Amino acid sequence: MTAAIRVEQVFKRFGSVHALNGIDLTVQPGEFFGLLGPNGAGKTTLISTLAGLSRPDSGRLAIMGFDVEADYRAARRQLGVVPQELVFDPFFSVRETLEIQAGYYGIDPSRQRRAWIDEILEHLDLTSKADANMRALSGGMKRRVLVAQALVHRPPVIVLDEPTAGVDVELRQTLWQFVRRLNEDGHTIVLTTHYLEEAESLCGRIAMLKAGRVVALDTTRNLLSRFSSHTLRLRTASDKPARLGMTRELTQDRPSGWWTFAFAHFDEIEPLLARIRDAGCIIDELEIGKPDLEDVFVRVMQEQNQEQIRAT
Ligand SMILES: Nc1ncnc2c1ncn2[C@@H]1O[C@H](COP(=O)(O)OP(=O)(O)OP(=O)(O)O)[C@@H](O)[C@H]1O
Repeated sequence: MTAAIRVEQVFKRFGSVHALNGIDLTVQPGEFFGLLGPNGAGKTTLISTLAGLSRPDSGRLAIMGFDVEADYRAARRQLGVVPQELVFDPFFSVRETLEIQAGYYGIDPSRQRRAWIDEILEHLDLTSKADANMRALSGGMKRRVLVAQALVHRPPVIVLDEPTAGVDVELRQTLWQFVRRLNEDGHTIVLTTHYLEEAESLCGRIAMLKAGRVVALDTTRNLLSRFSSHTLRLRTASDKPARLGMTRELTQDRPSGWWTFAFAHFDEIEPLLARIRDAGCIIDELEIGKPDLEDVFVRVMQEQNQEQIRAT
């Protein structure tokens, strides 16, 4: 099967900064793929090289089998990018902006094209703004237009670079509903975001980048079970758990009075609670937490920091 995105040994330096330091990545058609990493990890640089806006120093990139350099036009047609920065032409209306974008891709003005633009406008809740000038739109509305622009040529692969940065809750929900639908219709989606709960609920597979390298790559489910666990958190007024010698199981969150117990199976909870109860220790509050991607992210990044320290 032809990969939606194939990245092979891609290197890119800016002076002494290794923005991409040997990236290998394959995204299959139909995937909803997350690209995560701290600020400066190389996510936007990777997207720019995929879009042909920045040339790698070495390595190969292909979109739906088309080489980004050798077959630039064909590769670019396969890809819709929603950029991180709000770039727009202040002289045109929303509809004109989309018509012009369609023109860049050589799409004939036709009833079909107008129908698709109307559909995009509707799904992004932009219909009432179709004739408004771009200058007159709020930041969130402009971001919606950026999403619309990326979709105008019906690309099979859509890359969203932090599309929800500075966006209100309503647009986020509208946007994710629409992007989910595009994915269900067969579009490949690549998403970068700093909102890890969004990535967790949307992405089937995730790559984590740090300093231009892929430092974790797996299904979201595997990442969650490998690096994170369920937790039971409880708060007691006493320090009895420590005196009872349960500190191997329970870790104390000083000075809040909370204790945390990490477990893999729910049947591990009952015996622990029984021991606490038998010791006459009163639990004031109790909560159960699921494994979460933020936890995984922090762990992976900490491991990388430690490896870096060991290497120096
Ligand atoms: N045009 C450029 N000139 C010089 N350095 C650059 C340029 N573009 C990116 N860099 C550097 O390359 C590294 C990777 O930047 P990049 O923007 O790809 O990171 P990112 O993962 O997208 O970060 P963020 O989450 O902050 O958007 C950073 O150290 C950045 O300063």
